[in-house]
Amino acid sequence: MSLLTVEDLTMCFGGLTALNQVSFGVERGSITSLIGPNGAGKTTLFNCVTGFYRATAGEIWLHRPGQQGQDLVEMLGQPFRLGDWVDARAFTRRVWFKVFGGSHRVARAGVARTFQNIRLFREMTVLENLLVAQHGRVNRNLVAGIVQTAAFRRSEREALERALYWLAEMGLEQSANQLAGALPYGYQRRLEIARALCTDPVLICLDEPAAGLNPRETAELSGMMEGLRARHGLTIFLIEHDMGLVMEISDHVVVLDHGEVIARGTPQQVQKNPRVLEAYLGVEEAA
Ligand SMILES: Nc1ncnc2c1ncn2[C@@H]1O[C@H](COP(=O)(O)OP(=O)(O)OP(=O)(O)O)[C@@H](O)[C@H]1O
Repeated sequence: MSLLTVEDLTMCFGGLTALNQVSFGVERGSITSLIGPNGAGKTTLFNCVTGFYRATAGEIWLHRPGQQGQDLVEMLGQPFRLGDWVDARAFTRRVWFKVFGGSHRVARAGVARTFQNIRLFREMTVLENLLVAQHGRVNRNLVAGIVQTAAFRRSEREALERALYWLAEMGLEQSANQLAGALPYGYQRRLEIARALCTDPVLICLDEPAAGLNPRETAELSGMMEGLRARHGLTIFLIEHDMGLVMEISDHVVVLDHGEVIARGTPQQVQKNPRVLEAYLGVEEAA
């Protein structure tokens, strides 16, 4: 079963249908790329998967190994449905997610992301950026914090160790005490990935991670993504315009155009697909 399953996902902004009944799966341990021309709906899809947007219709399921599938759309808190009034369990879940739901639940379920436009805490150090990202998982008990209980100190120490671990994995250990905003652009991109990794995800969604990188930095990024998959068993879902990178590292490619999936398959398959060529290159007008 796929780690992530998107079923008939539709997202409307007023009269504009940005996504129209989009369905596909992201296999566990794969690198899956989402491509398509500008305005195809890629970022909108990411925003739905990561809980930033509540989809108008459709389902998004996360199937963690050894666990029951989790409905990521439901976690955001949905309007009541007819069945809720006859099923006490469904009613309770609906109310619970309405009160306590939100994108933080999607992150806790194991979905992390980076952004097309880097969104770091620029005035914090690199290390502080990674500690803040773990706010949801460290011990936040006020009394434990004041008294400095052993459990509180252990939780703080683990957060620091985790931050230092991912800094080293992303090759940023030398920059730990620098201000995030002062880092070179390529390092800021890496820091965004390290910050996402600190939340201990099973699925990491990277929105144009190679944007603005030079060819050497892009090659390093490609090696890092391969390493994350091979050494940490992570599943990577990325939006990318750099077709060289997409074709090199992807196991599976999903192509969107005008909010619809027009092709899916291996890089070789989508490369030859006439609908993909048409979407990217256009067709000659009939005389
Ligand atoms: N918050 C929003 N409100 C209204 N319309 C939106 C919103 N977000 C996206 N759209 C519209 O949805 C469509 C898809 O946009 P989206 O940003 O998802 O495309 P994209 O494929 O990520 O494009 P790009 O490659 O340029 O980043 C566009 O027509 C866009 O204008």
